[in-house]
Amino acid sequence: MSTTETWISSLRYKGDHLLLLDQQQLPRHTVYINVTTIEQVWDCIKKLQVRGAPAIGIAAAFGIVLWAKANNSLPYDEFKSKLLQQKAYLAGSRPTAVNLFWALDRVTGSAEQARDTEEAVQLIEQEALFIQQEDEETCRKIGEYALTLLKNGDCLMTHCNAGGIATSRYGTALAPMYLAKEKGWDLSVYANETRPVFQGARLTAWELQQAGINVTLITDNMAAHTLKTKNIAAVIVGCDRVAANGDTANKIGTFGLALQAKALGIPFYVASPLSTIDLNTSTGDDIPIEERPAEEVTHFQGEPIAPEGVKVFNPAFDVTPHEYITAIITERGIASGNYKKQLANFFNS
Ligand SMILES: CSC[C@H]1O[C@H](OP(=O)(O)O)[C@H](O)[C@@H]1O
Repeated sequence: MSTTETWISSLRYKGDHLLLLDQQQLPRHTVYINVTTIEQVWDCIKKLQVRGAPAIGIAAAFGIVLWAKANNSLPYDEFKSKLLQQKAYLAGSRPTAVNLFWALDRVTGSAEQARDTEEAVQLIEQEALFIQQEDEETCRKIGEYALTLLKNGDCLMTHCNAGGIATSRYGTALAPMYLAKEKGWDLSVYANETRPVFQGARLTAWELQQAGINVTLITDNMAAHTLKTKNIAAVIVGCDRVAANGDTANKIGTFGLALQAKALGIPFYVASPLSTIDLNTSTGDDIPIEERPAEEVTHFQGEPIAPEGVKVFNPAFDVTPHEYITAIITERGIASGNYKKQLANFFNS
């Protein structure tokens, strides 16, 4: 999306409230929820009304801002104690995307230098705004690095939604597609619908179509056949947590896609901001995988599509071992091969 075009932001901060894009109502309705409390932010994260690792972190950061402003008359010691309680509360909304914890650490940590409650509130608000602004530049840089791996005319595949509405703008996996459009390239994209919540069908296909980018929707079980027959240049996906060794948690179905790409000799790229890389998580085995309500699988638009009472396993993510990842594209550069060393170097550069 060029700077002259308007884009649909996932979160707009209005000082005393947030306007959060309700991603559960897309693509039929573009609705912004008027959010005034930290409890509402928790609820929106839990219900995937705001989703996508960076967007979750940004929403949580502003959830802390809303709480801090509403409690700006507390004595400072009480404010600091309750701030940590609110941090723990929001941290309980979803377990896998590390951006949630990274953003909460940043906004609460920013207040540690404050001398009183008023200054703490100002620092928290300033840090939340920094996080949102930085994320936009981060995503653009990821897009620029990703384009060094692609060429005009390439056909790509992506899974779930790692687009502009999953971040502050541009997205991660979709960033190269937006920047390619700006450059006048003709990239085409196969978007996997991504059951059970259909982020690919409802969000990625919608985002790319809105941007005038050549997108084709497929069901998840069509991916292997499409990879084999449609001259796919690369698969590029987002992520929710990259471990220190490069093992990557992303939307359920990503691991299978990586296996298929490996078997067919197609590059498999993960687009990851440093905010989604967690050097404190050693390997993919250490990443908590969220399990979500059975109704996401057994129902569609409120109607049952499975027998009542059937057992359901509904992991929201899976982990792709780093051996199946051709490269991890960050805002500091592209890592490939020795991920443990290269990812650590990005944090030191
Ligand atoms: C740019 S992060 C996008 C990442 O988050 C999604 O998960 P969810 O929709 O459950 O928040 C998915 O794993 C995407 O790749």
